[in-house]
Amino acid sequence: MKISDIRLTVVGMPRHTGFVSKHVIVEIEMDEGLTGIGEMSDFSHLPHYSLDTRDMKAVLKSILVGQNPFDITLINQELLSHFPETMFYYEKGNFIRNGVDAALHDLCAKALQISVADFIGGRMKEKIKVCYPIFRHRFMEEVEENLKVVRERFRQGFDVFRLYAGKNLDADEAFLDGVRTEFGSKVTIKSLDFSHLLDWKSAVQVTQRFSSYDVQLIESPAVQNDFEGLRHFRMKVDHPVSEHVWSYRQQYEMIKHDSVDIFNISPIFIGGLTNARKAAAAAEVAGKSCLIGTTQELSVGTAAMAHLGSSLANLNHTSDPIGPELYAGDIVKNPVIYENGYLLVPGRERHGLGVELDWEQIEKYKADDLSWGNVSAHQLQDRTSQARK
Ligand SMILES: O=C(O)C(=O)C[C@@H](O)[C@H](O)C(=O)O
Ligand SMILES: [Mg+2]
Ligand SMILES: [Mg+2]
Repeated sequence: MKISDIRLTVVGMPRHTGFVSKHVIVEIEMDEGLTGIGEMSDFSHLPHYSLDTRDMKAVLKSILVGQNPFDITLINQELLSHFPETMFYYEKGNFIRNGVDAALHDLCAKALQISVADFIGGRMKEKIKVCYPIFRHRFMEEVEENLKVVRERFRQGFDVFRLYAGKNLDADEAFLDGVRTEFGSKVTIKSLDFSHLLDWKSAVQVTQRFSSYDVQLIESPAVQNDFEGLRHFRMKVDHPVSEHVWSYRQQYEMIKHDSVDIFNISPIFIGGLTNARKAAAAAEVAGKSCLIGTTQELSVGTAAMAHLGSSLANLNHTSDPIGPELYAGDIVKNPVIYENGYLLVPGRERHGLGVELDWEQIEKYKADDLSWGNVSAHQLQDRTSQARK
């Protein structure tokens, strides 16, 4: 039982907003004829540089070929020595390790003829509550467009939303006001996500300004790695505070400083399902909650997160993976399913991640490489195709 080959395919997938995210589909082949699939999702984030996928493939080949795919811990150790953790949220090495680790899980679970959730500890739940994201307002005109998004998605069964906030406060407030007036208690705002753009004191001021709106939690209300700042924020406001986990050291510091209430854990930002399970276990040991975050994956990455969420004991907040609803297309024959605001976990009877690549679709969205084209820092921060300054 040995890995015989690895293939990487780049796709550029437009969102309904027009913004294009680039992803790499990973296929790992085993000598017995099975193939595991994974996804290195959404490389289209700052820092604004791109990786050479031919080079990446050569390195991954040298690490993987000849290995037993069940040696997941060993392989992860080796991957880590080539693509090390840094203390940065969008570190691309984590994305690379995540795609490989997912493909190994898919491959091993397929070899055992079980689902990934069963491979990583079994199922606590068959569906995961998720929320729909409202991207950051820069202009007042965007408020009406975003209220329209809430209207349309509410009709589809989504009743929880989250708001990226902090750039145009008047617009943020007009949006919150519009949602409250039109939907009242039928719609919940899960979070204001400041995405590390504000220092903790400014985040306190903004949170206080919006205190009359019913928001469940506040995310990333300090600059990256300001563990004391997060704690100061947490002590000043009543809301629970969530922060993404992007390295073990960073999670350790957040536990040590008692900086947060909720760890936002997504395989992409911590380098795979294996690491995400460790981060969730660390949260559990520290008496903290979890939610599953997102970079906005396609169906392969989202299925991996559904299996992860299914297996966790301390997933007790609304989660974020909603990529397949945001993108104009997908790369599988059987996309993940959303029902009444829940992401359904692919069934036990489906082996591996439970999704199958659709090469017709992949051909349609295939890209030569991860190059950027003409995108601005604003577009990258705010996930919009809106080029206006
Ligand atoms: O909670 C977050 O933070 C995100 O969801 C980050 C987003 O920027 C996401 O990665 C996206 O691409 O929309
Ligand atoms: Mg966030
Ligand atoms: Mg993303």
